[in-house]
Amino acid sequence: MSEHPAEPHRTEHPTEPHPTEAHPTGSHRTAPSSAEAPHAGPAPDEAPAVAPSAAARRRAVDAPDPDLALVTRGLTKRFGDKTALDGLDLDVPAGSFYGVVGPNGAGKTTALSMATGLLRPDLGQAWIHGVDVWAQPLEAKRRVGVLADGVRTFDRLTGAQLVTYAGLLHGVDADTVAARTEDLLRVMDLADAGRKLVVDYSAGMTKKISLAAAMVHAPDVLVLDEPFEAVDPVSAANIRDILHDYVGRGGTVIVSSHVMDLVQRMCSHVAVIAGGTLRAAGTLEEVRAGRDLEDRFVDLVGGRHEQEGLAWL
Ligand SMILES: Nc1ncnc2c1ncn2[C@@H]1O[C@H](COP(=O)(O)OP(=O)(O)OP(=O)(O)O)[C@@H](O)[C@H]1O
Repeated sequence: MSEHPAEPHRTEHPTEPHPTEAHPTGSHRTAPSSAEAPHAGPAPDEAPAVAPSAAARRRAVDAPDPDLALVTRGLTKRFGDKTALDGLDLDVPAGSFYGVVGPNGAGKTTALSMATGLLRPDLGQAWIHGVDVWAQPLEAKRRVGVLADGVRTFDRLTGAQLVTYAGLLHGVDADTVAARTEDLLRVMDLADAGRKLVVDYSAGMTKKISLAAAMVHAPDVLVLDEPFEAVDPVSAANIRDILHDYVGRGGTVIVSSHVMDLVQRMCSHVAVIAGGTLRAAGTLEEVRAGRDLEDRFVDLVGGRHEQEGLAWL
């Protein structure tokens, strides 16, 4: 993980070389050159929202250790004047249960979307097990399952059809997809609902079927944006068990959540993002620094109001 896990891990500017830019341990492969990696930056017809400096271009040199489940370097995104994410450097070890926490609007969804090929970065790169997410999208997508937040799904399919579709799209053979779909519907308590259209699902059911669709191709890494939001406690506990088993077998789970207690109980590692920058990252113990995660979180991100509340209420 980060060399300074318990310390606020600031990125002064996305174009500045970062101390953690030093390669992760292990062997290194040479990344494709920018000519071979046309998707590493903005599409040719898009004006870059942030002009890449020479320093930023120099960052795209070496691919990281493929034993790391997810690596990001300098991931940056601007929406107009708003810098949603500013130079995110993250190393997620394989086999970790990695929580990404931060206040509303911190940049978590932006970060996870860019790291998984859903949102094109203005600057920076991401690798899933050493595969460049934007230069080798098919290979990267084979290795990752994504539960995105707020992305519409094909809700005119039944639950079973949606999971089947996701499996076939990932190239899994039809018999295997059928068996896995049945398993997934059962463990998500959606066996009966599997014949209903997803458009008629509750928010929690939609979350669960989307999670099933993210898992059906048995990826090496699961990136789950708010997977427990709107999910009932029994289903959430079942899902946590499934995810823990998956990690126990060598898979990697990356979850964003606002629920500190959940992250504290569930995760081996945690990253705190606020205002588009990484404030701390490392093992849970390193980031907590002997304190309750919620207290540490408030210290790192600030935002508690000392002034009087709503006296008129
Ligand atoms: N498509 C977009 N257009 C404009 N601004 C955006 C867009 N997506 C995100 N933003 C802005 O970027 C910032 C980061 O948003 P993001 O959704 O990544 O935060 P988050 O940490 O996931 O928040 P939450 O916990 O509330 O889901 C916010 O200020 C948000 O308003």
